[in-house]
Amino acid sequence: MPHESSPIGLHTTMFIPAIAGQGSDKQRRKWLPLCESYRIVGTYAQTEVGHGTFVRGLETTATYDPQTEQFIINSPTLTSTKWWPGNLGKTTNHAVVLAQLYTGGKCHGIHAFIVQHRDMETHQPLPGVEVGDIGPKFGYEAVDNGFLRYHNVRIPRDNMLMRYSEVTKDGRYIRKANEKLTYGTMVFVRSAIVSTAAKNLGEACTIAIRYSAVRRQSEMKPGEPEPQVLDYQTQQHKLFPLLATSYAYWFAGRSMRETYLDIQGQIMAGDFKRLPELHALSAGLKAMSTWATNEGIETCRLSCGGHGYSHASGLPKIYVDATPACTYEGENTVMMLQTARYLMKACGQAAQGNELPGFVAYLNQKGVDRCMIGDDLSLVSLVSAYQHRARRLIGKAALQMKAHMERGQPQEVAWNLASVQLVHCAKAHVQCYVLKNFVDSIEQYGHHEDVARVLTQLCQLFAVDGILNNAGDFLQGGFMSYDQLDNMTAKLLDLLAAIRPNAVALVDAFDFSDHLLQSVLGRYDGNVYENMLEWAKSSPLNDTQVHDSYYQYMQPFLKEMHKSKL
Ligand SMILES: CCCCCCCCCCCCC/C=C/C(=O)SCCNC(=O)CCNC(=O)[C@H](O)C(C)(C)COP(=O)(O)OP(=O)(O)OC[C@H]1O[C@@H](n2cnc3c(N)ncnc32)[C@H](O)[C@@H]1OP(=O)(O)O
Ligand SMILES: Cc1cc2nc3c(=O)[nH]c(=O)nc-3n(C[C@H](O)[C@H](O)[C@H](O)COP(=O)(O)OP(=O)(O)OC[C@H]3O[C@@H](n4cnc5c(N)ncnc54)[C@H](O)[C@@H]3O)c2cc1C
Repeated sequence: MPHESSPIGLHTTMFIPAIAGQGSDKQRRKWLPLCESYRIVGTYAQTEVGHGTFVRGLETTATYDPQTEQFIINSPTLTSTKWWPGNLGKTTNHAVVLAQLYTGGKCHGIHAFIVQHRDMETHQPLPGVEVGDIGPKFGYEAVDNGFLRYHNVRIPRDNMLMRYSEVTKDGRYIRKANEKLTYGTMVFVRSAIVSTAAKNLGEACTIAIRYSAVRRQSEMKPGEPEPQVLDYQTQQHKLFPLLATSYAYWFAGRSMRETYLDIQGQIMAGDFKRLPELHALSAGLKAMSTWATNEGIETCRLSCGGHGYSHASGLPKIYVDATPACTYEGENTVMMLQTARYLMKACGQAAQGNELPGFVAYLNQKGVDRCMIGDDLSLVSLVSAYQHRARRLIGKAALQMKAHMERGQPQEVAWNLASVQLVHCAKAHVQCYVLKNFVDSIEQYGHHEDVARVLTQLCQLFAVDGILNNAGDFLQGGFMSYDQLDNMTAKLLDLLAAIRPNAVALVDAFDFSDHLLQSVLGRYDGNVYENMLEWAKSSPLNDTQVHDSYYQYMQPFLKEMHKSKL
């Protein structure tokens, strides 16, 4: 399958899933064979110049004409120009287009339509279509993100994806299921992004930890050989929590996929009960995994010193390809607010004594009000502490909302006035989910006692690092004492030392090939310096000893400067 940041990545990551998930059985039979044989190549065109997050505000229209049994697709304003869809600029010839559906003069909201935008023979834009590339970006240069304007382009009625809603030949609109199922493709991709984020962070950790084992620098003990920089406690403190995080989200990505397939199977069978749970979980995990990866890759780069800044490290490319995931498929803050929206509902349900489904059931439990984490850092006590933190923050955010409304603020304004706390409680909830899932995964994958021991150390490090980075949350209400918090620091340093002997093996376990990593610093054989020089020499600038520019610019400039100084 083409990589998501490739010239036809959107075809497999969104165009096909959109048709598979939202097309009727008849439409799936017609379109999927064309997609899978690449007789058509498509993208997913939702975002516009003026709107990305606010999907209900999209301006592109699809107006049904019962006379011709066609939809007229139109971009009525400049801000309705489709902007950002991957591979739209120069590569694809079709798109799943999200547009406001109008029939009989009434707007029925956002729906999905298959629209062709380039001629299948000449690849020229079709009549009524303006299409092109949006220009250079921060990175992701293999992807021709594009713009597209429709000027009353007509498509057959059957090109509206009609699994969950329908327009009959005479123009009647029929809603068959939850209108949010139109957003289903985004849920699919968000669910998949969690594993992609874990992979990207794992790649960066592999490069940084392997290089830190090769790089020797400075003098730890006078007169002794320069130590591996991986033996510096500060280097371990930079990298090992990130290694633990990549494992944590690796396991979270697996359980997210299992949950997605389970609930999507129920949805395809007509049972939509768990759709809100799936949306909230995928939105929260997508945001937290990509935020962690975004920050983690930069830390890995910085931990490699000057060579980390060279493209020889492979780290700049991993970063620029991974960082947009904090924005696409739902800007992360907006996604956390969606998770918070679900948590506020769950909190209200729990307060009424209703049993909660799935992972949020911990809100039904009173839990412990004093931290039980002892010297053994038992995983149960760590999970219990994270559940306490999330439960408390969710409750406080709900009370904050309630207080604003009791002061007369409408719900929407109260929501905005509490939104910083809402994001915070959603982060605590997702971190609690990731930790609990990590613990469960050790049960599932830690068959060998040594594997279980090392995975437990990583899980403890992930949890303790999270406590120290959010110490205020755990100290609040006297849950954790100052002595207990001091002990967390001591435990963290012990875990760094314990993980050190296995650090390289733990990144080797990802089994990323040198070809995939494209990194001189992260080579499996560790022959960094020899290959650094070879890499540098291969730069086109070194094809000649004296570059043409010297004769064209430098030499005349120097002569002029020389003359002027005489
Ligand atoms: C084959 C394997 C591939 C794997 C590859 C992995 C890597 C992938 C790389 C892909 C390459 C990147 C390509 C990028 C593509 C894109 O970026 S596509 C465009 C993405 N855009 C967005 O995500 C837009 C974000 N905005 C929204 O999702 C929505 O507008 C919103 C913010 C969630 C809605 O906000 P708002 O308008 O305020 O609310 P409402 O519209 O009223 O909806 C709220 C209610 O609806 C529920 N809900 C919202 N979204 C969903 C959903 N997706 N599913 C289910 N339910 C949803 C929400 O819970 C609310 O419900 P109630 O509380 O019951 O009202
Ligand atoms: C590399 C890349 C590839 C992309 N590929 C595609 C693609 O293939 N197809 C496609 O359709 N789109 C694609 N997109 C577009 C992407 O989906 C949008 O950029 C994304 O949904 C964010 O929307 P926006 O750009 O309008 O940001 P905005 O929503 O304008 O965000 C700006 C700021 O406003 C804040 N904000 C917005 N709404 C709220 C709110 N309700 N509450 C609190 N804060 C809020 C955000 O948190 C953010 O800080 C791509 C984008 C990128 C960068």
